[in-house]
Amino acid sequence: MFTKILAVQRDELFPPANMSDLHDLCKFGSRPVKREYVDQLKHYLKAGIPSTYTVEQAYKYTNNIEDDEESSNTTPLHLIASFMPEDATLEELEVIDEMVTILFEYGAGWCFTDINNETPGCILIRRNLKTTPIYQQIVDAGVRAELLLRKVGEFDMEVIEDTDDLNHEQFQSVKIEEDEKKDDEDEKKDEDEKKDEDEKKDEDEKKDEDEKKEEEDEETEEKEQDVKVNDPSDPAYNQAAYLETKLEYRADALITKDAKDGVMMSWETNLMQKGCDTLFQKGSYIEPNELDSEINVLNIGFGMGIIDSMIQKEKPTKHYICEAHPDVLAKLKRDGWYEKPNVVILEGRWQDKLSDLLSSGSIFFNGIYYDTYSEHYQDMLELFDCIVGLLKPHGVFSFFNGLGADRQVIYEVYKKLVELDLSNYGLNCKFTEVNVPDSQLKESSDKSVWDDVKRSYWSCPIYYHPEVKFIDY
Ligand SMILES: C[S@@+](CC[C@H](N)C(=O)[O-])C[C@H]1O[C@@H](n2cnc3c(N)ncnc32)[C@H](O)[C@@H]1O
Repeated sequence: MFTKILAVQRDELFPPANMSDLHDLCKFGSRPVKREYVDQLKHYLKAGIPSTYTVEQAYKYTNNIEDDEESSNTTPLHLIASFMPEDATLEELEVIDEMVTILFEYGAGWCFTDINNETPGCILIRRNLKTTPIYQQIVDAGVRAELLLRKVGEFDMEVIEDTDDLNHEQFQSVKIEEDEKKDDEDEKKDEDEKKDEDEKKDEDEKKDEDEKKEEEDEETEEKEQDVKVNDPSDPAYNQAAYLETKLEYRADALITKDAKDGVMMSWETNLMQKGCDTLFQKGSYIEPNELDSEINVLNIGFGMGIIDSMIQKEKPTKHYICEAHPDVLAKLKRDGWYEKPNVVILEGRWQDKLSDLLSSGSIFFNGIYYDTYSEHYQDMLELFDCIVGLLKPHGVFSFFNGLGADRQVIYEVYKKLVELDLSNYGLNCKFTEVNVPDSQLKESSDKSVWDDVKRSYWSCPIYYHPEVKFIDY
């Protein structure tokens, strides 16, 4: 008797889950947003509704559209970001924050994009809700995901999609049992029987579906392979391809001749000045020449020579330039850099050249600057091995911080990630914020520096200028 009463009460509280109820919940239809929202969310997720279940999947199901094509991805997190009330009270924010925590625990993705090409973080930025703890959670989830992906890559693990093989009927018919499950044996028995029946019925259908899916998977695999074959030939992402690509110097940019991708652009001049000031520790309470008689600087990536010209003005004892591209090296020759008495040019990729410097053990730097093209975060991680070996104890390392800068939320994820990775090398990274003018943003409504460039690599209103030193300094 007692068990039955409990069951009735629970059913009223938690009616059988319909998968799109999860979406309704994340739209905060009733205010205030109270703890019941958390309980309801847990209930849906425990019932097996995937945390990444999209509005589009629900729509297709309701309208009997049998197309497995991934279209737009409006996940529950997108809904929370879109519908979170702007005037949420502290208590409500706490509840929403907990909902986001739970969604992440259940595998929600931080960087899926919706039909407007927005991630949940992008939506919060657009709605001026970046200062909420929810945004911070998304950034933290991004950092964790990146670290995890790195491990997945290292160990060749397989990632399984939790929205594969969705069975909507199952969610509509199953009565979900919560923590008091053990008290409900009678109900469970019925339910199990029904489930068995359903499963039996579904088995035949599933068999057909599986065969169909196998065929489709084969097709997708072929397509994916095509992408993999095409992608690596893009000079923007592949060093070997980049180094064989012809470059073109324009008055205000260095671009790839065919694709018109920007390799370096003069709008970065003030950022280069920041970099140069950092290398010479301008404004620092320790003037470098108080510590040593030789001031040596290394710049990796010449490009338009903007930072190198600035470095020259500071008259370092030795100014090393490492450059890999033949067209850029030709420019260095034309412009007389080889004749400058304090300049040493390392022709080739830093990956090949810095190890020679390291093993020579004869030069250490006060400042190292890194700004290359067509390299990945993984390359930077490898560079850190050289940095710790080549930097004087009181030396400083800086780099053009364009990590993830074509999307603001990703830029912030990388800001955290790089800090974390550098700390593993005993290096401390301090960022200063620099405002980036509107004309330098790709979304700028007026004239933008990207107007004549095919692919932009910048869309963030703030540049985080990095200054990296050994932790003790
Ligand atoms: C963005 S530009 C550098 C711009 C430079 N900071 C300036 O102030 O003009 C990048 C440069 O890095 C060079 N580069 C790319 N990969 C390299 C590598 N692995 N080693 C050395 N140089 C590289 C490119 O050829 C290009 O000249």
